[in-house]
Amino acid sequence: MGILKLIDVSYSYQNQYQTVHAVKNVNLEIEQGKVHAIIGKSGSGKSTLLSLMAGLTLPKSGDILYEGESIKKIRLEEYRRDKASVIYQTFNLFPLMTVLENVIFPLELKGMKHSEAKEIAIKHIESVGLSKDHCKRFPNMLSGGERQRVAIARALATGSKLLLGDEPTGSLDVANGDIVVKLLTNLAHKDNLAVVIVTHDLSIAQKADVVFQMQDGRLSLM
Ligand SMILES: Nc1ncnc2c1ncn2[C@@H]1O[C@H](COP(=O)(O)OP(=O)(O)OP(=O)(O)O)[C@@H](O)[C@H]1O
Repeated sequence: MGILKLIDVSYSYQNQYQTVHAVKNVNLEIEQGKVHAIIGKSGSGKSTLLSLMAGLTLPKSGDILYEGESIKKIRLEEYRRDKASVIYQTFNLFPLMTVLENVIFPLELKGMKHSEAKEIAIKHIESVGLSKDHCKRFPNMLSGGERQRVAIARALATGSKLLLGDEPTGSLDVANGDIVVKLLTNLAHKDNLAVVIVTHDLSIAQKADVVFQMQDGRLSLM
């Protein structure tokens, strides 16, 4: 059974002038141990679909099951904090916190003691190939690839088994993009995480285990 299952999920944006049907009757199963790529043109609904998987928005119709349970029944803050982690093209690190503080922050938010949070944070920072020296730096003292690795370490430290990337290599050059994709692939294949990557980049899709295409809000398996 997949860790995440979308059943006939639809989402639309509404304003006073129009309704945009961004995601239309999507059925999808995400499995641990695999990298899933979702490709599609700009405006096809990829980011909206990722927001739904991340629990940032709820479907207008249909349902999303996490380990068999509707996410409507799990408290959304708990789902976002413990179950699904998102990494973004722009990294979304806290600029006034050091690398270590960035990774510790969500753990302390969960109520973890500082000493325990620090130990877990260092373990994950090292697991993404950064050193103790990086821990003391602020995000603006890192390369783009290093910043994305910090974002991944922060996501991993929360213990979530589902890692969702919204164009995670979009701001990186080819070499750093490759490092990030290899890291995400290792996390799926070696650590049994479920990885989903939304991307324009067809070369990422070639490296994924499962590839879906989004076209005008509809999803199909490639
Ligand atoms: N807040 C919003 N209000 C109204 N319409 C929106 C909103 N956000 C997105 N849309 C529309 O929903 C559709 C899907 O957008 P979405 O951002 O999910 O596409 P995307 O495939 O991720 O695009 P991109 O690759 O450019 O990020 C588009 O038609 C877009 O204009």
